[in-house]
This record gives sequence, C-alpha cells and structure tokens, in this order.
Amino acid sequence: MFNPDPQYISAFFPVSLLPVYLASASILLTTLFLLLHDPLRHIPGPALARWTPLWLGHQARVGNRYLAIDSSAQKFGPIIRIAPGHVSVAHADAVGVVYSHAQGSKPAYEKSTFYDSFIAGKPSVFSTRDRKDHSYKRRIVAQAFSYRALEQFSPFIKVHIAKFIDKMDSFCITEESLNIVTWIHYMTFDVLSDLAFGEPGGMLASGSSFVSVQKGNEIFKDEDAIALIDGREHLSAVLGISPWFPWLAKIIPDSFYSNSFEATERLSDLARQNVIKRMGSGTYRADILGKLIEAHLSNGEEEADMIPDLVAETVTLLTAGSDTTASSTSALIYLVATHRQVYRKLLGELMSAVDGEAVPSAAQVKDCIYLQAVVNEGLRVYSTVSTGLPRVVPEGGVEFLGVHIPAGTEISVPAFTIQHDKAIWGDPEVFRPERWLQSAEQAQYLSRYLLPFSKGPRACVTSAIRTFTSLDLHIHSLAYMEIQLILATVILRYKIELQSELESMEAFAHKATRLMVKLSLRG
Ligand code: HEM
Repeated sequence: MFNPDPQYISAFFPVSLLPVYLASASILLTTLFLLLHDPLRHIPGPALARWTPLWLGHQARVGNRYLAIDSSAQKFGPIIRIAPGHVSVAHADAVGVVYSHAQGSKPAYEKSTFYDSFIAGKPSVFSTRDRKDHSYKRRIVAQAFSYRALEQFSPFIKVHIAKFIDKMDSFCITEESLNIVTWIHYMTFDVLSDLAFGEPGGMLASGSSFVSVQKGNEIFKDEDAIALIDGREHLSAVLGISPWFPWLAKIIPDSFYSNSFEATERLSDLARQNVIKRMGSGTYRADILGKLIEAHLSNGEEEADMIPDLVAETVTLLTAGSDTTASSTSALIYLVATHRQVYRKLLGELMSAVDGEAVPSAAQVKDCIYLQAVVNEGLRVYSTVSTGLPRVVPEGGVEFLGVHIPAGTEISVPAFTIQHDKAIWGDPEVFRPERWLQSAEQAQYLSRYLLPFSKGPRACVTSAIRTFTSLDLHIHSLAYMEIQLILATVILRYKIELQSELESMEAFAHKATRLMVKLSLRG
C-alpha cells in the first residue's frame, strides 16, 4: 500500500537523483508533445525513422538507401516517412509535381538542406539552394553544355575511347580477365578531366587511378582520385541527412568519416591546382573550363575573384560526371551481354551505321534508334541515381493519394522504385528496349518516369536537349553521347565473355564496382 511518509518515499526516490527525474520527465513530456503535435504522425514508415534520422543515416552509410526505401514502400505503402521530417512518395503523380519547373503562381520545389553537405568551399550549381544564385550559376554552366559545345567535345571523347581500346586490345592478346568497370571509370575520368581541366588525368595511360595532388607549394604524394570522388560523394550523402550528422561524424570512431573528410579536402586541392594552372597559362581551349572562364569574364568578373567558383564547379563536374557515366555504361554492357537478342539486334544496327571505324563518331551513332532505346532501358533498369532527390514542400503543402504533406516537409520521389513501378512499366523487371519504340506517344509517356537525370530546374545539366519525332527519340547530351559512343565501340569491337555478375553499391549515385569479363576481338 502507498505510504505518504516523506521518509518512506525518499527511500525509493533519493533526492540526490532529482536532476535525473526532471530530465526523464522532460524527455517523456517532450516525446508526448511531439507525438500529439507531430504533423507527419499519420504517415507510416519504419519505427526508428519516425523518431530519429538514424535509420536513414544507417542505410546511407552502408550503401543500401534506395533498396531499404523500396522495400519499406512495399511494406508500408507508397507514402512513407524515412526520417522525422522527410517523406518519400513512390507514386507516378509525384514526379511531375516535386521535380517540376515553377508553374504560374506555383513555385518549383527547392532543394533541401541535404545539399549543404556537398558544398566545397563555395556552393556550386549543384549544391546551391538559393533560387537566384542557382539561376545565375546554371546560366553560366549551361553555356559549357550547349549543342554547339557538345559538337566540339566529341573529338576529345573519341581520343580517349581510342586509348581505351588500345588497352582492351592488349587484354585480348594476353587473354586476361579484367574488371571492365575500373577501365571505363579511368576513361570517363580522363574525358572529364580533359574537358574540365584541359588535360586528361592520365589514368588510362598509367592503368591506375592515382594522380599527383598539390596543396600550396607542398607536393603531396599521389592520391587515388577515384577514391577521393567516391569518399566525398558517400560522405555528403550520409551527412546531408541531418544537421547533427556533420557534428556527430567528427566524434564517431569510424575511419570512413575521417578518410572522407580528408578526401573532400584533397579533391578541392586537385581542382584548385588545375584551375590555377589553366588561368596562369593564359591560353584558351574550347573545353568546359575554357567556357566557364569565358562566361565569368563576360559577366565582368576579375580572374582572381572567379577562382573559388571555378573550383566549386569543377569539383562538382568531376563528382557528378565521371562515375555516373562509368556506372551507367558498365551496367549497359552487362545488360546487353546478358540479353542475346538485344545484343544481336544492336550489333546489326551498329554494323550498318558504322563504316569499319574503330571508334564511331557522334554523327554515326546519332540516328541509331535501337541504341538509344537500349540506353534508355538500361538507365531505367539499373537506375544510376536510384535515390529520391530531396526537395522541400512549398507553402500550402501538397496532397497525394489523399495524404496531406505540410509545407516545409522534406520530400523525395524514389527514382529506382518509380522506374520499377508495375503500374507504369507493366513488366518492370524485364530489360526490353522495344518498349521505347512502340510509338512516339508511348515513348513520351515513359520518358516522364525515366529519372536518371532527374527533371525540372535542377535536372542534370547534360540532359538538356530531347526531341521526339515519329518513332525517333533523339537525345543530345554529353552523358548520352559518351555512353552511346563507348557502348557502340565495345559492342562492335569485342566478343564479351562475362566472368561475374555486375556488383554495385550506393553512395549518392548507384555505383557499379565490379564486372569481370574476358574480351576477344570480334574479327
Ligand atoms: C550517366 C551520367 C549522369 C547521370 C545519371 C547524372 C545524373 C544527374 C542527376 C540525377 C542530377 C540531379 C541531382 C539532384 O537534383 O540532386 C544531376 C545534376 C547535375 N549533373 Fe549530372 N548526371 C550524369 C552525368 C553528368 C555529367 C557528364 C556532368 C558534367 C560533366 C554532369 C553535371 C551535372 C551538374 C552540374 C548537375 C547540377 C545541375 C543543377 O543543379 O542545376 N552530370 N545529374
């Protein structure tokens, strides 16, 4: 029975523990208050994700975010909570709302604080969240990716593909197995550093991803540039999930964090050394860096003032453009090699379009409609950027399937889940390029839900020009051109014997990591 005697009570609840009682009571009351006033309490999701960002943080850290969100959507339904203030909407209707341009009085959805973790010194076109700043930066960067610029880039790309096949030919002679993902990554890094910095990284030549990185006057040992890019990208994808994470990461004893912080610094050093070298050379070259410098100068900026911006943009270009292209192309090689009918049809089209040259030209593959359909289908199945890209719900909130999501909520539409949605694709697990060639209307409908480059004002800067004429899907972009040229070259030149499955993991992008093959000349 309860005894109200103070001595009896203090025997069980010593006064010295008063601060502990008060802290526990306030945690309990705060939790209760949050539960009752939680504006997202009607949205289901993994239990831990309702209360802390740790669920999403863990999935991002182990490289499993898109698969965990996909299976949670199967379990809880299309609209789920993946962090305390973050809702994932895996429904076709959400694509055109969340990633659309502003329409009349409806503003575009802005990027969320997730992108702050991608800032290297100064915000770049990719990481800035400010609408005006983005429009300004995008205008400058877009000049480097115009249709005319694209035509000027094609010879640069061909040179590196020619170097790539020299290496692959030597593997044919020695009959060695190779991880083709690594070699394609060397090539896409060389292409991008050539276009972005004016000189190739030299990875194909050395057969290694190590480059020399300098900080100030100090010479650093050679650094693994691909590891730097991977480290920076993965770190940002984890830290962006919560404003606490950058702080927590500094005290957690996990070398992933310390190594990745270091990688971020080194990558900026690499970009800075190349920008300064180019500006000091006083020469003009029709590459991305040349075009960026030209655009800044035409805005009346002084050379010294533009260096931090140029460093931020070139770090972005290296990170955004090399492993995405390498992973997409590697996945396509795997998918074509495992689908004999597709392989035969593609080879037939390429043989009649390309006249015996080792490396086809952009003009030769431009009208290869089956090749374009294969690329679209491969990007859909593999999903190079599989995750939902976080945006913020604007004033007034939004409703999907009768579920209200209030203003200020972080929202994302998971690309992998949309690209594998039965309601849109019918047979999403089947790699079937023909689905893109049924009719122009069908291709236009499907391309609304093809998200590798995202949509709207923050879509990939290389996804610019797309036209549909009758059955033709003409897509002009640096990424498409590179993927098409590499895939066409490999299919035309080699017989591919697969020696492993395609292995991959997710950092920010969905990275191909290993595909063992044996190549022989097709003769
Ligand atoms: C297959 C290859 C590629 C894929 C799948 C891809 C995918 C994407 C995606 C999904 C975004 C939007 C990201 C977001 O909203 O968070 C993006 C943005 C961007 N990408 Fe790509 N990308 C590819 C190649 C490239 C290349 C080759 C470059 C440049 C050399 C590039 C430069 C950029 C830039 C600058 C942005 C930021 C655009 C903005 O916010 O205005 N990407 N990319």
